[in-house]
Amino acid sequence: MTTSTNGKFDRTPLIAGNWKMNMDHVQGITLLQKLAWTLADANHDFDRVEVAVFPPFTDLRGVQTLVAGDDLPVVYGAQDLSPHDSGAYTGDISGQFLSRLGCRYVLVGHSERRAIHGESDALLATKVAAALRHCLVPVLCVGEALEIRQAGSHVEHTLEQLRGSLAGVTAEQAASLVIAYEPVWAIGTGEVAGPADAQEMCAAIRNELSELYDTATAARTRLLYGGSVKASNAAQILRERDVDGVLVGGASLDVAEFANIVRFEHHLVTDTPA
Ligand SMILES: O=C[C@H](O)COP(=O)(O)O
Repeated sequence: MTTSTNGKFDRTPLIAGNWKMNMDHVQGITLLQKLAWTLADANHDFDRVEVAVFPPFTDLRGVQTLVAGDDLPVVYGAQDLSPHDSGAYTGDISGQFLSRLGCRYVLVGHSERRAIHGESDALLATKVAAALRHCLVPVLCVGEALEIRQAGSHVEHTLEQLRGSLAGVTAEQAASLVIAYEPVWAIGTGEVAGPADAQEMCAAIRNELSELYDTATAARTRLLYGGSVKASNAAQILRERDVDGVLVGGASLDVAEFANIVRFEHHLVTDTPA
């Protein structure tokens, strides 16, 4: 994967589609095929802007077969993993299995896992470790609920989640991670944090990584924003200096919409007069 040279990013932008619990294995294949065709028709340069999808577990074998069979440049990941590698953990999925299915990424600590399944930072640290053990890149999700934002403690809260979930992670591992800032109040609500909000938190996360590790590590870690991202707002968010990509939920289920988010560079408006 080469680095984008558009003068704005020194980290390859990542546009990630989290399908959540949508798309069965047949629908998922159709969606992915259409996305690949749409982006191929648009001559999308996948080395310049990386595209990843996160289907439900039951779709992953079909996705693997399609991607390998048609040599698609799209990468994929799972939405969760077990902290354990094997054993009596009914219903859980091992990182080892995900690796065998060709997953590059795995979401860890999505706010829906934190809220609905009560996942703690301590548990998430063990999931991050499990992902790394199996050569999966964790996409670690952090972000605050509305009441925390209203109380003005969103940065402190989010950095605390970050520190807790990164326990035991080395500098080299941290540099390879993806961290997604997703304010809970902006997820699936149509409320989108402004570009300045996304930049504020991504800058704070990068600064925290510098403190926890070092500046060189922090400069390599990719930071995403997620929460009601659409084609109409993606380009403005992605202009921000510390925002290296977006994690898209609802809009990733619409091929044309998601393809337009992937092609955000074509929608960038420059402030510099010609
Ligand atoms: O993982 C994706 C996020 O939860 C954002 O979802 P959304 O784009 O539907 O708001």
